[in-house]
Amino acid sequence: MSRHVHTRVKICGLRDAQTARSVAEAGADAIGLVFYPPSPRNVSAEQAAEIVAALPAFVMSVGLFVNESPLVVSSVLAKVPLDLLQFHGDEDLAYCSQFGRPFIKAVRVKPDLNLLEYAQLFVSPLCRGLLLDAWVDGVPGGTGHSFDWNDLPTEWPLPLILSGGLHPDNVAEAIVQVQPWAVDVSSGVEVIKGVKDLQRVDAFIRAAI
Ligand SMILES: O=C(O)c1ccccc1NCC(=O)[C@H](O)[C@H](O)COP(=O)(O)O
Repeated sequence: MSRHVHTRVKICGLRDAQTARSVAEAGADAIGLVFYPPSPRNVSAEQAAEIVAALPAFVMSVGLFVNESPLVVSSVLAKVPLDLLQFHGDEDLAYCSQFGRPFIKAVRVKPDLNLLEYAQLFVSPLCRGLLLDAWVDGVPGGTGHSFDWNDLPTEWPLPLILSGGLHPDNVAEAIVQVQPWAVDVSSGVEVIKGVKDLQRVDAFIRAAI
């Protein structure tokens, strides 16, 4: 996609409705809800439904899953009106498309992986973006680790979402260098894992726009 004037911001891993509303008021375009039990940011469908109900119009709710059973994903979808799904594991296009919902696909950047070939595999009507994250052995995401932004392709077949170790002091530089459609952050706006710091959220969004 060509250069755009406003880089969208997703704040990932929210766990309560009040924080979600504050994050929306700070200017976030999307919030992420983690349905991955080993994560300190994991939420139940009941918690997620409360959070989504607190969001104002035009702030998207994104539900994140990692190699989850389709039955579990469907059961969350029946209880929570999510706008977008995020698949953060080894899911293929057929898996991601089976729910008939728009989704983004995450990929963790490794030196031996051809990112453009990977992106091409997901070009399809329901896939709305490719999220790049850092590779950390044994932890699928939300690690606070970044990866080398040098030598990334400059043209992508899908809207590009940059994540991995972003924080208020590096996000502006990341945007200039990578020119993503959107940025996504979790650890970089937290005080401790799973607890967002609203001052850092505010600083991140101001630096990103
Ligand atoms: O946030 C988590 O705990 C998580 C766990 C398992 C898979 C993905 C997870 N988060 C996905 C995100 O979209 C994060 O924002 C992304 O990984 C960047 O995280 P961070 O480096 O902490 O900003």
